[in-house]
Amino acid sequence: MSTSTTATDVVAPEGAATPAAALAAQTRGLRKLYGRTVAVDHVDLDVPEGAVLGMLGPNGSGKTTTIRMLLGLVRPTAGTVSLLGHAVPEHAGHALPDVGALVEGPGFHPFLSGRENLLRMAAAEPRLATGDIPHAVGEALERVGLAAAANRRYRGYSLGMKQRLGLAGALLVPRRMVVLDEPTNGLDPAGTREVRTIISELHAAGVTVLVSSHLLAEVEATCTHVAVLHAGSVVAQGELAELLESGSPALLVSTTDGTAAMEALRASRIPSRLAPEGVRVDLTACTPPEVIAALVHAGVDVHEARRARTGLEDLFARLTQEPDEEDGS
Ligand SMILES: Nc1ncnc2c1ncn2[C@@H]1O[C@H](COP(=O)(O)OP(=O)(O)OP(=O)(O)O)[C@@H](O)[C@H]1O
Repeated sequence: MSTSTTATDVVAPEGAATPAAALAAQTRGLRKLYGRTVAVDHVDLDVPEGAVLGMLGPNGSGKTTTIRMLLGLVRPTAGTVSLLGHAVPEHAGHALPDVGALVEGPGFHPFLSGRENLLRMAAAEPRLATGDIPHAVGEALERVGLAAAANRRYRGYSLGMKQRLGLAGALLVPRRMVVLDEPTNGLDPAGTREVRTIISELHAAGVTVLVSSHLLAEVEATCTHVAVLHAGSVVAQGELAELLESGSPALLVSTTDGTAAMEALRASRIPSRLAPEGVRVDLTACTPPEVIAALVHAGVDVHEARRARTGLEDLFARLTQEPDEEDGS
């Protein structure tokens, strides 16, 4: 894959490091225009060291463009990028050998086998001694489940196999950071599970992972941090657990009689609705003790009351809703 290797030839002067010590990557005021299309606008992205950050966003929200600017593959119209402490694209050559990347269109040769393609890519890795190349390539092919198809021509690979080969390229040498643009695109459920395992292994080894995805469940299961993009801008970012708690607060109450509970709450002007997991009470304008007092006062048995966690799907829908979609709920 050309992403992390081709730009490593750039000769950068010393002193390119930025002070963002605890961040593996950072963008400030990042903007990209394609003609009149604003692909990315004022993106301030923080990727903490050691995090698995999921970049979520609808189609065309700017995920790929942001990733490409982060890797120095696309020059920003405005703004700055710092990757592993080095300004990109100016000093990309200092950072990129430590960054494995899987991005769209990795540029493999169609008439070479998967293994031959990877051998060529490995030859361009500055951190890989020539004698270690065959072993590193074999290991990477094994890791992504492509060993059996390694000697077949790339031209005959399925989309999923092409993705796996791209991933193998990102994992050729130990990295400080791995950037994966839609890594499960085209993969079957087994392949998706394998990518999830690889991400977990990278995380356990202390590697920072930036992964873009459409799959909310995937992000919820694998990521420690999330950045949500909408129409070219970051609309929310931070630790996944914190973001999920930032949704509209609600209390889930289990009772033996949901209807009686709803009536009691309605009489106290406390908004609530029946949900599969119990009575879901809106805490925007009242407190849990008030809710429980209203129920007990009306003679409703309360078996359990706990804070509801907003799912990533709810959060994502709320953050990426168009203004004219907000009414009528
Ligand atoms: N090379 C290009 N030339 C012109 N417009 C582009 C180019 N690359 C991206 N765009 C536009 O920029 C916007 C953001 O695209 P981008 O591919 O970054 O979004 P994305 O979030 O990765 O989308 P997807 O999830 O569909 O891959 C879109 O409107 C897209 O059409």
